Amino acid sequence: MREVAVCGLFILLFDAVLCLALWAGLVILKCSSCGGLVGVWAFGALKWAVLHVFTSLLTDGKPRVEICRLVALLCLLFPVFESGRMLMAPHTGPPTDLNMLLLGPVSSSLACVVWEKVLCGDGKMKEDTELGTRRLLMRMLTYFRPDSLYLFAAFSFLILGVVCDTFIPLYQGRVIDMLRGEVLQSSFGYTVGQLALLSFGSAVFSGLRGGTFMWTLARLNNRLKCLLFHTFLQQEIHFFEENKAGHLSSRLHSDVDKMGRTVALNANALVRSIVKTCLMLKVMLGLSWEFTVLTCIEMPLLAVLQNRYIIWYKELKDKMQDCHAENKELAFQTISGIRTVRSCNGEREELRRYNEALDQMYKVKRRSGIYSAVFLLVRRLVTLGIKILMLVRARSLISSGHLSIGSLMSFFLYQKPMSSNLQEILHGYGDTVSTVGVISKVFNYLDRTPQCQKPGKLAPEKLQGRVVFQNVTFTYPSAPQEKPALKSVSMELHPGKMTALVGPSGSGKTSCVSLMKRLYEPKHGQILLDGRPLHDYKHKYLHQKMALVSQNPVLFSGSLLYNIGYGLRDCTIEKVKEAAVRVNADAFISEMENKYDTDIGEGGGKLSDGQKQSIAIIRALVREPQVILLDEATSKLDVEAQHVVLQEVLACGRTVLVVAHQLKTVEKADHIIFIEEGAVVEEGTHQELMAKKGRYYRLKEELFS
Ligand SMILES: Nc1ncnc2c1ncn2[C@@H]1O[C@H](COP(=O)(O)OP(=O)(O)OP(=O)(O)O)[C@@H](O)[C@H]1O
Repeated sequence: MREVAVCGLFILLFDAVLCLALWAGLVILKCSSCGGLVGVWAFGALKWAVLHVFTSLLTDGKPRVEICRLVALLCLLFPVFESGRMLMAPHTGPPTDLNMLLLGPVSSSLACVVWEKVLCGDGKMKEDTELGTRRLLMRMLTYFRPDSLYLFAAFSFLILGVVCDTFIPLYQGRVIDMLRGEVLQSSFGYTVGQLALLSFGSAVFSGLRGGTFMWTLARLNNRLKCLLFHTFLQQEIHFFEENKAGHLSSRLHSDVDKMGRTVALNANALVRSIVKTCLMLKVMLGLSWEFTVLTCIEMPLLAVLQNRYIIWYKELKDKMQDCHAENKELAFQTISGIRTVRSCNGEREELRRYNEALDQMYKVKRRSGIYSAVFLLVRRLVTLGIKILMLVRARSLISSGHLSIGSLMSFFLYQKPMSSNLQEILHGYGDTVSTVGVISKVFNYLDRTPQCQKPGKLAPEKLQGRVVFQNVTFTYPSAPQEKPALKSVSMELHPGKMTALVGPSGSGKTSCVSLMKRLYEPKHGQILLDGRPLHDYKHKYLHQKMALVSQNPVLFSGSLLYNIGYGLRDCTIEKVKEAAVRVNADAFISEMENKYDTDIGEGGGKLSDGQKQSIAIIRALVREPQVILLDEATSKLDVEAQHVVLQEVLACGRTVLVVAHQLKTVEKADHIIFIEEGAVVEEGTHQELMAKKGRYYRLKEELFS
């Protein structure tokens, strides 16, 4: 900061020298004018070029943004001031006295200090944040590109509406003066007609503007949600382990809605308010420059207040979003796991946790309410003070005949919208900036590259179904790297044969199945299907040809038919019925009221666990897979049903992998692989392993005893 101050000081000195040179030149050459407005702007441009070179020399070509702002102010302030003055009083020449020339550097330095220290806070961090914010907002705007035409229409309606809006108070004032007999009465009808036309235009264009914006916003929301949902679906399983479903759902719905709404509505409000403010300023200056100045004093005061408030509000808003997502997640978790909650008598605990989360949210909201109340109070007091000053001044202006009642009325009609315009500009900006956190979270998800290998293009017509594990080592991404779930596992599943994976809990059986379904990628080694790595196969082909049925299959709300044919395009009711008959499930389905169209409730809640497993087996069979992975898939079926299912899956020369704790099922396998602590310890047929009297034998003995 010291560097900036020193550099700023040098620039100010240099600028003062340049101004003195100009002043001396004008005095020596006895010029009463420096070339009018053109001369002033030319001097400003020349000064900018010279100061730019000077600044570059001073900072080795890397000037800080604060310095650039100071230089811009130094060069622009005087020409802008002169232009304004010429517009107001075109017949007076530019001042050549020293005071006026020094006014520029002094006011620029003051403005810079106020801006950098009071409004912007300090430092590089702010600069980086500003840059990041700008980049995010620019990127957000690119998502509006497909709606450019609608946006153009919306902004056109907006500008037309604002123009009509702005002139209404002026005409109202004129009508009041006419009613008081201060202006010629003949044009009364004409003026009222103009007023009516402006009001009508304002109503029509405002309606069109609102509708078009809403429509565009709805389109943007749909596009963004679709894009984000697509990105979620592409992510690897670990992503869903790290990010809770409630959080992701909140991002997808509330956050996308919020970012679209904030950016679109604030852009709308910003443009509307800026256009309106400029037009109003012009009309107000025409009515009374003194009142306009008084109104303008209100602006910087409100700006400082608003800036402080935005900083606090942003902080609280982030906290509120987090609390909101947490509450949602908590409620979702409890409601979706209501059976466990009920059976473990966890209602009180869940209520306590939810209450605590709500309490947290309440505290944040209470703080936000207090800040908002204080801010509103101070703002109102500032506005009230200015209003009193204006009324005092109005009294003397009216009594001296410099102001008519109609003009005063018009002015008051402008004053309120003028302050609300400014508040809208500041609020719009602040609100957009405070939504940057939400926008950046959504963009982070959109930019996330899935950490899994892309599927290949292989989809052979004929698949044998030989699966080979070659020295597969695997660690779950969320587990410590020194604790692999599988350690150099090598095994083979043969077509037409049933292989059983046996081992104690946590030995790595499900991990093998998950790797075969490519839910995770091995850390070392590879898994081959008919001699080709799994990732060479097409995603759809692989999952159709290699079907998995797990112990607790996930079913969706909807009909039985929907669940069985889920993800398949060519699934006919005949095909489903045929598969159901083959696994003896048709009987219980036929007994249901709507048969295959029966709604099974959320997560299949209206079905028994055994029925859910039957549905999952039918779902696998209609895919006509060549490899079937049964991870405790028949554990809830009766013995006869288990037998039928095993017979059916073994038909057609399929490769079958069975993960089971029930050794009765395992005994029937052609090949048994015993896995312990992530490593294959022994393998063979049931007889071979029993004769060997190793781990498999001991496990069977333990179960028997
Ligand atoms: N998603 C996960 N993240 C981290 N670690 C996991 C995950 N799933 C399983 N594990 C760990 O990996 C190891 C092997 O688990 P796996 O589910 O493969 O065992 P399993 O033999 O199928 O057990 P079970 O017979 O009880 O189903 C265990 O130590 C387990 O704690």
